[in-house]
Amino acid sequence: MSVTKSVCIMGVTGSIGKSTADVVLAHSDRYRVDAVTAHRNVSELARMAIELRARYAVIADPALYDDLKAALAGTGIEVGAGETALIEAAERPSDIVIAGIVGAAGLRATLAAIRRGAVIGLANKETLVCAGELMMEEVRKYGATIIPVDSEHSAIFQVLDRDATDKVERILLTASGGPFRTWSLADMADVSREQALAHPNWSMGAKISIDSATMMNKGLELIEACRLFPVPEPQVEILVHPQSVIHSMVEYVDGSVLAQLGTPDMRTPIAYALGWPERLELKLPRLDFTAIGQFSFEAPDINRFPALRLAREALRSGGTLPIVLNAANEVAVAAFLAGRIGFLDIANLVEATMASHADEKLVDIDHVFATDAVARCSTEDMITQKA
Ligand SMILES: NC(=O)C1=CN([C@@H]2O[C@H](COP(=O)(O)OP(=O)(O)OC[C@H]3O[C@@H](n4cnc5c(N)ncnc54)[C@H](OP(=O)(O)O)[C@@H]3O)[C@@H](O)[C@H]2O)C=CC1
Ligand SMILES: CC(=O)[C@@H](O)[C@H](O)COP(=O)(O)O
Ligand SMILES: [Mn+2]
Repeated sequence: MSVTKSVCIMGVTGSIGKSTADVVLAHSDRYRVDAVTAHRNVSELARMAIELRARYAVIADPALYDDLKAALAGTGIEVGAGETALIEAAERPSDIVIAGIVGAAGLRATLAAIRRGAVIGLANKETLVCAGELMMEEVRKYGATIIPVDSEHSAIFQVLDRDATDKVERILLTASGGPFRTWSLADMADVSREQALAHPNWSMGAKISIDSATMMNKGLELIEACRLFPVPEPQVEILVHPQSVIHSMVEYVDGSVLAQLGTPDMRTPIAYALGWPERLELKLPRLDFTAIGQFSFEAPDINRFPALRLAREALRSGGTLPIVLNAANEVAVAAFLAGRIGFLDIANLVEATMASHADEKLVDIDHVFATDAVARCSTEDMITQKA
């Protein structure tokens, strides 16, 4: 007989949040929702809190407290607002926290969950890029558990022999190549917001869709993989696989390669994290290998996709550069989405911000936030000067 587990869904109004809600609702006999959070989307947060029968709903923007209170009046759902309430949501004793906030904004809440020794289904890769080493130290100290939700890292987690990580020769991190995989740099210069948002295989939030188009997503995932798994950076290779069916592979010293495959649907890795160490049944379309016909593979092109080179450089620096890379990228992606800069400016701004920053040894979490803030200002200044 299975026991009912309680879930906290951070970023419930987003793409990961909604996929998590789908899985939880499909298994309402096994899961009940404790807390749900969003940034500014009050109406959707209220609707989902009611549908999920959540006990606590938090809006991160404190100015929207009264709106959320009004939207949930008479439901009995407790309401909170602001960063303190976001942290409180993560600190409540739910059995699993799904970290589905986008960007470094999710760091404090994820840390709060780690510090109460929670099981965390982690989608919010930017937190690991910014503060992964410190987070993993806290995970060990407080006995927390991180189950990766990012599809590639879920795949690696599923096929990695944790008792024999010294027998791993390579991790093959697969990449779709994004909507501009075959485009020249000249053609990429003029792409529109809509073209860049149109991922060939996955339906995702705006920020990660742009990251996939620049391939910064794979750069962030390279850093994420090195934070999560005890495999050195040179042994993590990026492999372009345009079908997005093989979600990543692990090669061992005997030449065996283990892979995890599935349809490109985030409900599968989310269900894996929610159910771990068991597996949940999901009634999704199964892979039809004869319809797929062929798998193909290509080497990544770091000249057309410089974000891959920048992420490796940041990771190799061993200090604060990954924080700078991430902060600059967040600011540049927002500027591209707002029509303030062109597509190729994104990686150029990340490179220029990294060049303006003296890499330092990372001291503590406050150092992460301070570095993040300085890098954001530098990138924003560069954008303003360019305009
Ligand atoms: N989408 C996907 O398939 C995948 C996503 N990921 C990762 O998961 C994370 C979420 O991605 P995705 O779901 O696509 O993103 P979305 O943009 O779709 O959703 C983001 C969620 O975070 C909330 N949010 C945004 N900013 C803040 C903030 N400052 N404070 C608190 N909450 C905030 C949003 O609230 P509101 O709606 O109110 O703005 C929303 O609920 C990212 O780190 C991404 O890289 C990883 C693998 C796959
Ligand atoms: C679904 C998921 O995990 C995304 O991170 C996905 O990997 C994006 O696709 P790319 O391979 O194009 O970055
Ligand atoms: Mn991914």
